[in-house]
Amino acid sequence: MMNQAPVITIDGPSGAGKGTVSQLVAEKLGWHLLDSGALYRLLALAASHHGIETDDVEALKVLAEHLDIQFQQADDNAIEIVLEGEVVTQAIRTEIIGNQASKLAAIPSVREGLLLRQRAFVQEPGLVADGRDMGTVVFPEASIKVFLTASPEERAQRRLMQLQQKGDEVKLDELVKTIKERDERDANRPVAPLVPAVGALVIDSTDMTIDQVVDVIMVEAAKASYIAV
Ligand SMILES: Nc1ncnc2c1ncn2[C@@H]1O[C@H](COP(=O)(O)OP(=O)(O)O)[C@@H](O)[C@H]1O
Ligand SMILES: Nc1ccn([C@@H]2O[C@H](COP(=O)(O)OP(=O)(O)O)[C@@H](O)[C@H]2O)c(=O)n1
Repeated sequence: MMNQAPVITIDGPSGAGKGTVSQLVAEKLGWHLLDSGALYRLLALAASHHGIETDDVEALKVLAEHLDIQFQQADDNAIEIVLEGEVVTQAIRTEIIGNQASKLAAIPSVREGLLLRQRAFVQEPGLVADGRDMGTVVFPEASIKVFLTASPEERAQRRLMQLQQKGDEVKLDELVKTIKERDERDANRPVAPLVPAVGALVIDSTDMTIDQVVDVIMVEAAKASYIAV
């Protein structure tokens, strides 16, 4: 039985702005935040540390169930992600890890292994959950469901700028290609595919600013009587 605290789910493809928007909405409401993609990325990194291959489904399930991770508040208020005692906040953000995460995420037992851990994030006063299947599988009873998208070219452009700011050398055409491949894999896997949840508010952010997207969601939150702090 799901905890009673309200949940807002924000699902969508890579680079649509889910992480950015989820964080801003959670801050405005004073709610908790679940970055579910980080769990799949952490699993991918842990698997590579432990030399576990993508086809070793049993070992991956056990690893998913026992992942030793912490999300802790750093001095500047940012969230620091720790895997097996090591800070990996940046290390999990590469496109290689994102791609690997997407491969592991297609394995049903891996998804099952991470399910309860994700549901445990529901706590008062509420949770904003960012991912691919937040509204469809993990929190089907969520009160507000958003499907945030943008054109693949726009998403690749955003990712390019984000990676360049971190000093990563990447090419736009390669990013468009990997983003499309990842979309394809995420949308066509048999288990928890990337699709808008029934009743989800679909927001195409291709020509919207971050603030405009946040405002649309905050209007929905206000309609549900969730008050900004
Ligand atoms: N509506 C928007 N307009 C322009 N840039 C955006 C918008 N939404 C997000 N971004 C930027 O795009 C990049 C990817 O956003 P992110 O939140 O990481 O996407 P996701 O979590 O969906 O992969 C970030 O650098 C972010 O600042
Ligand atoms: N709820 C989720 C979240 C992520 N994922 C998988 O994990 C990968 C990385 O997720 P992410 O949200 O960190 O990726 P970006 O959208 O930031 O590129 C995705 O491509 C999905 O395959 C998933 O299957 N289900």
